[in-house]
Amino acid sequence: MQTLTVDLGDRSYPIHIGPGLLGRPDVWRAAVPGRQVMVVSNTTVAPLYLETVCSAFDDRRVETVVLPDGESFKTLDTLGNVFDALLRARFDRHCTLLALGGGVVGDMTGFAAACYQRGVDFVQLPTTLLAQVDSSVGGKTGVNHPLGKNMIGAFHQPRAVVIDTRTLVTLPDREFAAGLAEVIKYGLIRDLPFLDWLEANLEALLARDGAALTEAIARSCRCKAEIVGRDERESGERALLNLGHTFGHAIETGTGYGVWLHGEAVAAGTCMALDLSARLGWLDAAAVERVRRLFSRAQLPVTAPASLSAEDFLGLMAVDKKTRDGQLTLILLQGLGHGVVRRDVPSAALRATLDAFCH
Ligand SMILES: NC(=O)c1ccc[n+]([C@@H]2O[C@H](COP(=O)([O-])OP(=O)(O)OC[C@H]3O[C@@H](n4cnc5c(N)ncnc54)[C@H](O)[C@@H]3O)[C@@H](O)[C@H]2O)c1
Ligand SMILES: O=C(O)C(=O)C[C@@H](O)[C@H](O)[C@H](O)COP(=O)(O)O
Ligand SMILES: [Zn+2]
Repeated sequence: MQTLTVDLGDRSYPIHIGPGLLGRPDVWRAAVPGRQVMVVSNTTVAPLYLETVCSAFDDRRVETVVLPDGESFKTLDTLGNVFDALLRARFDRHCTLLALGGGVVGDMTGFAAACYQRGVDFVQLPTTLLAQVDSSVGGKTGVNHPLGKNMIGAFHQPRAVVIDTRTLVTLPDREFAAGLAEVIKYGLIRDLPFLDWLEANLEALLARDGAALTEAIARSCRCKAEIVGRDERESGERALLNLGHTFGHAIETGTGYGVWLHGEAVAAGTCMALDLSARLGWLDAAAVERVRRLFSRAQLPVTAPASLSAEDFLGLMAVDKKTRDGQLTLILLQGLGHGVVRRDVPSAALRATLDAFCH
């Protein structure tokens, strides 16, 4: 087992990584101090892992709430189920919520914890690759709105993140590939040696080799923890973690939540961000091709959906939390491994990228 730390002063918390950790409450029990525990999961994950988690707390009062599965249920409406369960159980402000599932369950449970009685503790128990390398760390929580992705939410840090790498055994291939998009992101924005490592170890990762997986997860979490530790609320550097997301969120919203997986939209969106970086003279064609090849090998899309026009993209991209006074903020690369946050992208260059990707 490895343990990393997200360093946020008196709100610092551990990230435990290892096989079988869901069944090892001795490792993470300290993050659940009170007597009242609400485990939030969904209809797919609950039959697989809920019993293991509940039995770890047989000395507490454990209640459960099982949400419908899917990005299309990441809504305020679904969140109501969690509040209903908490109130029906008469849980007080010393309760702890456990988020057992992928990023959708994690983002919703964290937001419920941020809101319930103005804020209670929660612990992340991520069971997808994407949640283990990204969404469970850093305290961004929330739900979607029909007009924009993650538009309603709060920053609320978990008390701990418990990554049981063995849960990835049951994850479908398409979901596993989606997680790789966020792993590759860390190499692109900050860590060129990690990108080299990913190229060399992609086959082992796709075969879900335990050692390769643990290395990829730990390296991703370390990168995210360092960035969050320096810029918790995205006033600067943290925006780098949004590489490909302004384009990607437009794809998710524009095609209907759940049609494209988040990681798939991020992969295509990253290809668009790299194309734009190349148009600005910051990236050569070989570098763009190198990344496209890696995404393709990882079974990820490198083109935009045929259903969205350049005009559609411009309208959808305007609804982005990085936008200020109507000015888009985009994450681009000035060389592989060197992400930059730019508010001054010429609209002609953006238009040229959109025209190149849209039909
Ligand atoms: N908060 C953040 O910082 C952050 C970061 C990245 C992504 N996100 C959000 O995360 C969400 C995407 O997360 P995701 O990719 O985990 O999707 P997801 O939560 O929808 O999970 C993907 C699918 O896998 C299933 N599943 C989960 N664990 C499983 C397992 N071990 N075995 C079998 N099936 C399993 C789920 O039920 C679901 O059907 C998006 O809403 C995205 O916006 C948030
Ligand atoms: O943690 C962050 O910061 C990220 O941007 C991570 C992203 O992978 C994630 O998809 C996040 O939810 C996007 O944030 P948003 O603020 O654009 O909704
Ligand atoms: Zn993301």
